[in-house]
Amino acid sequence: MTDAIRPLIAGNWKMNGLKASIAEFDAMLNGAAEVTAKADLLVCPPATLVAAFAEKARGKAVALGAQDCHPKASGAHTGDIAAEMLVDAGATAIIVGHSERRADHGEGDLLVKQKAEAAWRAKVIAIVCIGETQAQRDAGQTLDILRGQLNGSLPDGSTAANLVVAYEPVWAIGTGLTPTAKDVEQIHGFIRELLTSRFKAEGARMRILYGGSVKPSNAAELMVVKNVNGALVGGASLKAADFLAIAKGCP
Ligand SMILES: O=C(CO)COP(=O)(O)O
Repeated sequence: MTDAIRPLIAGNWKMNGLKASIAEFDAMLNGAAEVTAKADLLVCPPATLVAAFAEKARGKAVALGAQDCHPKASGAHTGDIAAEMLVDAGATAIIVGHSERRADHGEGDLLVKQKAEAAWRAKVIAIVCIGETQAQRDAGQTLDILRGQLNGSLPDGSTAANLVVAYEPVWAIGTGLTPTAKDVEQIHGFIRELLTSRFKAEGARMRILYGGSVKPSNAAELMVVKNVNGALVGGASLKAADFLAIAKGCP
């Protein structure tokens, strides 16, 4: 963990959650005060729940985010949601370029970059996800893939205040597998070098989250790794106790 950077623990609920989930979210809100000394908390529920959760979270130590946005602000795009709409509903950050969107919807780096710019246009933070697949890892291409995704997905003008990078190895998502702390250190160090070389002092202060099977049982080990500035948590973010325990794992 880089000392000066305050960790962010972000929960990505993916396509999970109904109105009844507000009870679990309430439990998160109730426990949040205990962990705010350690980390900022962000929950990204499905778009249908952002407004209701944001209403509940008012004045509490949990911010709301969204999982995707359309690059445009409005128009004839049936089924899509603009960053401005998500912000209107209460989102303060938008995840873009998650590997599930890259895979399920064929999203490429250019579109991801446009979505990050859409988040900025709506005056919120873009959380840009990058990560290699198992096949790319096996072929020894991890660093090349990450370099390409970072170069292509991060807009010029990225700063520590408007952009967060999330490194999520695709093979670690939802599998229970995680890279070793040593591997995470090497990859986050590589990402940091690229960010610093392109964005100078801003790149040195940008948060780099680790994501992929983060659980209460491995959070403490992962969160102390150099250049790990928090986590993007999937499955474990659906349970208040687990999500808060992960935040407690921050040094
Ligand atoms: O994809 C992820 C978060 O965006 C990680 O998901 P899991 O924590 O369920 O592995």
